[in-house]
Amino acid sequence: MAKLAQFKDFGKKIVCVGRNYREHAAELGNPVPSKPILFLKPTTAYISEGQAIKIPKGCTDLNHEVELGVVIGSRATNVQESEAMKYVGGYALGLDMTARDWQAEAKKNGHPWSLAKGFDTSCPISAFIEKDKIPNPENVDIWLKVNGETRQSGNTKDMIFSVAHLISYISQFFTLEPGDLLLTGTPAGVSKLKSGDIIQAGLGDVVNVQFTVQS
Ligand SMILES: O=C(O)/C=C/C(=O)CC(=O)C(=O)O
Ligand SMILES: [Mg+2]
Repeated sequence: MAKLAQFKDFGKKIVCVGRNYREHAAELGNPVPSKPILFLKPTTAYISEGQAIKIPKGCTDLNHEVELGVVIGSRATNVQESEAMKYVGGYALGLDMTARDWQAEAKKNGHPWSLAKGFDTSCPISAFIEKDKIPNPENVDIWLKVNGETRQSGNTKDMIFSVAHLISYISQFFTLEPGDLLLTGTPAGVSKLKSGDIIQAGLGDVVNVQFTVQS
């Protein structure tokens, strides 16, 4: 395993998991998946604290999705689930910002979600979290507030597919590399944002972040 220090500048490809919490699948009227649903965001989607989330031009329904992010520590190709946690370099809190109106249109037409999920500023991210700060990623409180009001409050124990299963599954199809970010899906409570909203989000008492929404 490479040294952890190199992952403090994570920022490589972003692999996202959809519908990984039953209640979130239900709130959008979707069936519970029998295998992970995956999509990608470009690296240009990343922003860190101090940078604003920009509502993309023409989007009328920008939603927040708070998610546990897993930072990949070493190259993973076709790894067994029993070995998968060795490939975790650390963690981060991530927001999978979603243009829900564009996603709905794409779903209706059978088109990809790339614009709805991959626009600039669609991946606000916390600082890197050392692996030992989250000894059990399957039991972490995850929350998000908008203007001080709680909108999402969940726990990663409710994920349908575990971190180990996700790494193993994804690595059967494409290689995960050091610095890649895996966003593991959002719990229920996604909602519409407007310009000027202030988002606060956190993983238990390990990390919290704040981002402002701008038009
Ligand atoms: O299928 C939908 O309508 C929406 C799914 C998502 O946006 C999936 C996620 O990104 C998620 O569950 O975190
Ligand atoms: Mg998501």
